[in-house]
Amino acid sequence: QPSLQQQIEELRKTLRHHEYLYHVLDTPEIPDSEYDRLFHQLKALENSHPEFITADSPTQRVGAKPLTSFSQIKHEIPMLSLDNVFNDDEFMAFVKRIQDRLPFSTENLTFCCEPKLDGLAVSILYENGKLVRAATRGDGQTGEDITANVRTIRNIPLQLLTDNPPARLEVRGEIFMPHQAFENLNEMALAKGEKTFANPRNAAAGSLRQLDPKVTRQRHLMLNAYGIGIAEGVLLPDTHYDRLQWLHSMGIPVNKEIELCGGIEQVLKFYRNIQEKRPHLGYDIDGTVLKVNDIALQEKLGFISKAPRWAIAYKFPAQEELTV
Ligand SMILES: Cc1ccc(Cn2cc(C(N)=O)ccc2=O)c(C)c1
Repeated sequence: QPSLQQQIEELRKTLRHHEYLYHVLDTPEIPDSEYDRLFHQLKALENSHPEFITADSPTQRVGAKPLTSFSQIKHEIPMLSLDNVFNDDEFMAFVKRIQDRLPFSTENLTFCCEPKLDGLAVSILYENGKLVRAATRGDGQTGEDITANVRTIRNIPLQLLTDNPPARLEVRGEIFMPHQAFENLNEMALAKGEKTFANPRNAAAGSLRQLDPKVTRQRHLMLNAYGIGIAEGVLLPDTHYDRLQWLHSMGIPVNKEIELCGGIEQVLKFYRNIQEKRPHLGYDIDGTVLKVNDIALQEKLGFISKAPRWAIAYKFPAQEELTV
């Protein structure tokens, strides 16, 4: 007969596993009702033995009480913005700037190509695999502490799914509100005579700036990771794509459209392919992000003043104003 603590730990492990299958891999193996039953079984055990409750338990996503204000966080590694291009010629000029600085021909230079989600950039810090702090990008140097709100986002694990987590790992990504959640939110707001949001990006920003995490929790936000900041006590893979796969294997959600493109032609093909998919992705994007995949080359190429020389945001032409 397993001890009470073993029952609790076993339930937590099971719930984390199913959260990962459902929210990160989109391949649930049990019905929602079964997940709900297990969740309430854990809740009951913890309520009758509060001394066993830990912050990383799946039941601890919503903080106790609302905050009165947000404190500031200084980013140990600045969160920089990207330079933009708006047409093939400008993109080719970006590639030329890279070619001029690399000895070999960049015909077969590999790029990691990603959709550029239109949400809010955030930094999420895990210490020994546990989510300890989350912050907005802010001005790139300093952001707001939104830890309590980020903990309510269902596809963000409170604990990394690995037996030997890094001492410290900072995950960087975009928090966004899918179209369906946005439409439901505005419909509810209209019905309650409350203000509606102009677009999903504003709705996501407004939902993260809530002082009460219970409000944030109802907003169905999601994270897609796009990079790593601080990494201590771990040897990271030496390409950007492999780093994203590594994050994904530990339960961090990564966008499924991300692809490796060998050479410029494939990159431009990716850009047009995402542009075609754009109307039915189910979330807002405003272009693509194209990064030199090899980390050593990224470091060799460095940054121009504030933006990296090794990455570019290739944006779409401004969408005709959405008619609501
Ligand atoms: C009542 C209820 C419980 C859970 C969920 C969503 N969900 C499902 C699973 C699952 N099936 O493995 C895992 C985590 C999770 O968050 C919904 C929508 C409704």
